[in-house]
Amino acid sequence: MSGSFRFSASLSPLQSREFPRMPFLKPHIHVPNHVPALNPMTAAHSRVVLPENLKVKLSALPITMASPAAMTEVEGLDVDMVTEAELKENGFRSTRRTKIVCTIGPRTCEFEQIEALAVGGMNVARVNMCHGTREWHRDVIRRVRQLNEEKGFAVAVMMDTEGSEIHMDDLNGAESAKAEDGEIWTFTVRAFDPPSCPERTITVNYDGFAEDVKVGDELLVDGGMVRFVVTEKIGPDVICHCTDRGLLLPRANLTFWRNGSLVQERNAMLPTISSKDWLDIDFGIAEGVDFIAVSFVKSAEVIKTLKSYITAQSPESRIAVIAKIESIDSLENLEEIIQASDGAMVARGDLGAQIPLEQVPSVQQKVVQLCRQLNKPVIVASQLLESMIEYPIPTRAEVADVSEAVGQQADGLMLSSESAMGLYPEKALAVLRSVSLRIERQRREEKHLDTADLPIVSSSMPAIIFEEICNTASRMAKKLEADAIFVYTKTGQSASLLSRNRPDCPVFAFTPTTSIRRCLNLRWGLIPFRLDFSDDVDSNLNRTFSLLKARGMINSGDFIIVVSDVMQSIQAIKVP
Ligand SMILES: Nc1ncnc2c1ncn2[C@@H]1O[C@H](COP(=O)(O)OP(=O)(O)OP(=O)(O)O)[C@@H](O)[C@H]1O
Ligand SMILES: CC(=O)C(=O)O
Ligand SMILES: [K+]
Ligand SMILES: [Mg+2]
Repeated sequence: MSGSFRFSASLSPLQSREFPRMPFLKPHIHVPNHVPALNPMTAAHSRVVLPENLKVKLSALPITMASPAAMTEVEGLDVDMVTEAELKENGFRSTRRTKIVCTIGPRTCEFEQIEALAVGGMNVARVNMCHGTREWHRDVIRRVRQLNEEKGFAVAVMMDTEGSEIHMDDLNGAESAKAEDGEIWTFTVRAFDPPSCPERTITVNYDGFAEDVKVGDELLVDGGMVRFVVTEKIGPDVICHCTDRGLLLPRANLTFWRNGSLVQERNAMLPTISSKDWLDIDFGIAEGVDFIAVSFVKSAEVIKTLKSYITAQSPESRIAVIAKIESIDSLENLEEIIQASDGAMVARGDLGAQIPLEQVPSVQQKVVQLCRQLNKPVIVASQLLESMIEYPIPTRAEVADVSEAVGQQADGLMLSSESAMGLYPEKALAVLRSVSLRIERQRREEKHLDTADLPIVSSSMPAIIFEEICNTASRMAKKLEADAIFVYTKTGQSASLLSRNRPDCPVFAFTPTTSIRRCLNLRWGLIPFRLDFSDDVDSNLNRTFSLLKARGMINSGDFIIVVSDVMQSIQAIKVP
């Protein structure tokens, strides 16, 4: 192919009274005769031969409708060294698509330890307000921020609320306690000064506990990791007999069962967000966390309340609210809850304490699918690599479980105890990374037919049109075997719509806002960069190409599909 050519499709606004500015849904593309395989709408699945100076532009908006150019000086590109190294070494196609959330705990709270996790591929650091003091959490959050500032990482911070379910005390600072079969333990609502707590006595946080529980009830710690049966009640003390031995961990969740059913009674009346949680939320807002994960969500109302509270407290903040699916009540209102939230977490730990274990996998699958439909990021959490709390290699079953979540194309996988207090946090992270890469590659090699029928999620007509542009861009990238999609996004919305399509190639998301960059870091397949850009798509592209080329992250000849939410356009272009 010799010489250069360029063509673009210019569109005229549709003559519609309802949507006077609505552009053509189906842009007319003029394809020169001498480039037979170029038409992106008809290209076959085989690798197409692209001309040297390829540049195709499909624009949904007539050029005149674009907002006036607001040139901003490019200060440079915020990218971390891990992404940079990965892109240089492996090229675009093999970057990891599944994101990783690590719970930060005593084993990983120092700056060097957090840095080691970031280097190992942590995308989101989670702090769990069930444990530790606010000062402890503040230090962790600030270390993550410092790391981002110093090393260019985009590690987001997720604050997880305690919620007001029933749980045990913190074992006076002990890491754990062992309960053996046949032992007698006392669960009590009495308060003790730390040294005076008798042996085999556990304080329970919920005052109504001793009243609600009955002799003969089964008491499950952590969803059945340890089991007791209630043999006697003496005032505030509930005397129990251990029937299934195991390890008691600080603040472990407690549920009680009567005749094979979960007893909810007054427990169900506890608020989802307790007064302590509200203080933690104020703390999270003040510290500028990126996500607040709400424990034991039962209905969409609480999510709506929290979102309006955040907006009122901090109108500028973009804190995303994640609904943790772990309570039996949430299952009845799943769609409504996810719709109201900015994302969801399948919190399998507590979920498995509220529904029979054999139902947990199907709930996981359902939540993952629903989130994809509704365009919300979803995290699969708890016990992914539980044995790695103590051992340096996972079980085969754990690897299979992780593979399943990756195969379901969840946005993120989460480490809990494995990274918070386990012996091998970095090794556990490495396992998530390598299993993700392997399964993702396998899916691509098998050319998995993604049959997901994605309903429209946008509500206004212009937004719907742009959603279709993103869907088309993903499809084009797949059919034309593009090396990457570039998206220039001010709000992050178009990047999320592209991610939702789970395209074959990675999506480079350029956004001028650091907090949006961090939020996008939870989304499947997105590589977020912070970049100031203008409304001039061509000049953005040229600058991005030269910045990325200078750092060896892309090469001449790479084939890129470009989407911009400013111009609402698609371009197909070869890096010059
Ligand atoms: N900030 C912390 N300080 C001390 N220990 C922590 C901290 N965060 C986590 N841990 C330890 O790691 C374990 C696992 O953490 P994880 O966040 O999964 O908590 P969890 O108690 O299982 O509750 P949740 O249901 O909210 O996940 C905890 O049981 C606790 O022992
Ligand atoms: C993560 C969490 O809260 C759970 O699995 O219960
Ligand atoms: K929690
Ligand atoms: Mg939980």
